[in-house]
Amino acid sequence: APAAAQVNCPDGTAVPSTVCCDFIPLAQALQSEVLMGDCGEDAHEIIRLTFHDAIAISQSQGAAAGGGADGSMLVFPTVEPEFSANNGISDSVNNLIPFMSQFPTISPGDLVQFAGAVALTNCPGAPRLQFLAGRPNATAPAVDGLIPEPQDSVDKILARFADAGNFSPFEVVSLLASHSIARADKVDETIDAAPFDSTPFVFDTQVFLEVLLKGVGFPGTDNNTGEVASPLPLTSGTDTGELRLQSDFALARDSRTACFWQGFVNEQQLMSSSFAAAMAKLAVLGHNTANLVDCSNVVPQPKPAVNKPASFPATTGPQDLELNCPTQEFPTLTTDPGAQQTLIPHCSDGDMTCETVQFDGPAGDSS
Ligand code: HEM
Ligand SMILES: [Ca+2]
Ligand SMILES: [Ca+2]
Ligand SMILES: [Mn+2]
Repeated sequence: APAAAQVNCPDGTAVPSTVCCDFIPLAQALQSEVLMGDCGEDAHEIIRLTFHDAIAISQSQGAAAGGGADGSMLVFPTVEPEFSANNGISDSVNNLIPFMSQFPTISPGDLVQFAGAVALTNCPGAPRLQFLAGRPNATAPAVDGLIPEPQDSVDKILARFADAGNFSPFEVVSLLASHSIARADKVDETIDAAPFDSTPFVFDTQVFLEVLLKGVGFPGTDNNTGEVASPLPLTSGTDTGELRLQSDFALARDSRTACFWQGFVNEQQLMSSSFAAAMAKLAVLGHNTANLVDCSNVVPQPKPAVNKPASFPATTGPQDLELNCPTQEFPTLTTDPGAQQTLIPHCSDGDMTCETVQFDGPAGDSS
C-alpha cells in the first residue's frame, strides 16, 4: 500500500491526519496535571484502567455486554467502577474525567488508551505503544462479571481472555508484564500500595522471577481472597512488602502458561515487545482498526531501560524456585547482597511520602 499522506502538527510532528495533533497537548497536560513524569501510583492506576475498560466485551454474550475499549468507565463513572472487580479503579477514572472537557475533540475511549500509553513512557524499560485514534463514544456501560479476578482459576482466566478478544495463553502472560509496575490497594484492605515485585517503578522482568519464588509470608493480613504468600513480605511504615496474587501464582505454574512465564525472566526485550503486541490488541477491542487513524507518532518516547539484569532479591536464590517448565533451562542469575530482606521503597525516589513525585491529580485523591 502507498504510504499514508503526512501532515505536520504545530510542533512539527509528522502524522497521517490532523486528528492526531490534539494528543500532543494532551500528553503534556497529563504529565503536568496527573502523572508528574513519574511511574508512580497515578501512572500504574491509569495503566490498569486501560485493561479494565477494554476487556469488558464478550463474543459469547454479544454487543450488549460491553463495548471494549470505549471509555465506558469515564462515560458512566457511577456504574462500572462500582463493580467489585473494579475496586480502586475510580481514582484513575476521576483523574481522567477532567480531560474530557479540557480536550473535547478527544473521545473517552481514546483518552483512556492514550493516557495509558503516556503513563507507560514514565516507566523505564517500557515499550512505546501503538496508538490508534478514533474510538466512538461509549453508548452503554459494560455488564458485571467480565473483569478477571485474582481468585479466578487459570481455566476461567484463559477462557475470559479468549472470549473477550481471542487472546492466546502467550498473550495473557505477555499482558501480565504490567504487574511489574503494579501495587495492590484493595486486595488487603489493611495496607496500601503493596507491590507485586521489588521494582514497582521499573518495567523490568523481576515480576516473572519473583512470582516463581516460594512464598514465605504476607505483607499484611493472611486471609484475603485472591492473595497467596509472597517471597518478600517484609513491611515497615509505608514501605509495604510484596503481595502476590493467586492468579499470578497459578499462571506461573500452570502447564499451559508456565513456559511463557519463565521465558520472560531476564528477557527484557522479548517481554517488552510481547507486551506491546498484546496491548495493541487490547487497546482496540470492540473496534475495526480500518476505522481508526494511526497516531503512534504522538506517543512520547519512553524513559530508557535501566538495563539491570534480573536478580534474586537478597535472602532468595535458585533453591526457592518453583519451576514447572520442563522444556526450558532456567537462566543463571546473581543474588542481590544482604542477609536480610530489603525493603521495597514506597516512592520512586526512595522516600516514604511521595510529595515530589506524586500529585493528587484533578480528583484530589491519592490512595
Ligand atoms: C489475569 C488477569 C489479571 C488479574 C486477575 C489482575 C488483578 C489485579 C489486581 C487484583 C490488582 C490490584 C488492585 C488493587 O487492589 O489495587 C491489579 C493491579 C494492577 N493490574 Fe492487574 N490483573 C490482571 C491483568 C492485568 C492486565 C492485563 C493489565 C494490563 C494492562 C493489568 C494492569 C495492572 C496494573 C498496572 C495494576 C496496578 C494498579 C496500581 O498500582 O494501583 N492487570 N491487578
Ligand atoms: Ca469499556
Ligand atoms: Ca518491576
Ligand atoms: Mn493503587
